[in-house]
Amino acid sequence: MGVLRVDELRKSYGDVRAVDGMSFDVEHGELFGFLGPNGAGKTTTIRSLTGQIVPDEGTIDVLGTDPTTAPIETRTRVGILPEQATPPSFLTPEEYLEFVGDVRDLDEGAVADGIDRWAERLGFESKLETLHTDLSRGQQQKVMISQAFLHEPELVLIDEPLANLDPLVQEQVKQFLTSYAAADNAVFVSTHNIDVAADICTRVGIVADGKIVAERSVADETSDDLLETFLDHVDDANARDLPSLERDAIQT
Ligand SMILES: Nc1ncnc2c1ncn2[C@@H]1O[C@H](COP(=O)(O)OP(=O)(O)OP(=O)(O)O)[C@@H](O)[C@H]1O
Repeated sequence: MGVLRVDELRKSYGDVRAVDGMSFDVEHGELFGFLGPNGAGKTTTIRSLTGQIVPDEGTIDVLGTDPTTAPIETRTRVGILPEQATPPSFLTPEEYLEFVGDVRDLDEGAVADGIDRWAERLGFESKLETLHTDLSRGQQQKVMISQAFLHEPELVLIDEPLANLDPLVQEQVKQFLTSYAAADNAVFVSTHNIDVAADICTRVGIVADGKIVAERSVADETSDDLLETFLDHVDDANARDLPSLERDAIQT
């Protein structure tokens, strides 16, 4: 059985068709990249997968749950790192991760171990008792990554996983995501960044105008191959919205 299945999803905001016939599947062991420019419909799709938005049409299966009718069940099963999410300013990382463990009904000992493991893995041990309001954006991102994986979910949905992280931590997170997916889990990553997609994903769906317009298995593709495919399917105006690294590549 697939981990994630989306079929003919549609969602409009007034006259704007944000998602328009979106279909894809993700299986165990895959690190699936959802690659598209600004406004392509990525966030609207992710919000539908987590039950924050009710789509106008289409069906979604997330680990055998339907987020449209049973959003709490879906959110209990998956790990979620939403776009630009920050931990509550009035809590410390330790308090927040304990709270997340509580909400997810995890064993206290397992949560304490998980907090130590994650703080060590991402290097925020010395900040565990500092209020989030006094942490940098990158340190807050590390806490948000930790909360998404704390219950070791079979599927994790992540929006721009490497935002605000320094290059060393980016490498650690990339390696972790790769090995996590390879251990028969599934990771779904939404990103603008072609290099990130080419570097870590096993398969990439290119999103434009609210749907997947091309799919590539990344094993044999370089980021230049992926960029070429991307440009074949995304019009110039949209491609100009890419981060500077890819924009430079377009101009050469
Ligand atoms: N709440 C809203 N009300 C009206 N229009 C919206 C709303 N949310 C998104 N849209 C529009 O829907 C389209 C898809 O937006 P969405 O945020 O899903 O794209 P995205 O691929 O996540 O973009 P980005 O990479 O910039 O976050 C855009 O044209 C956007 O302006």
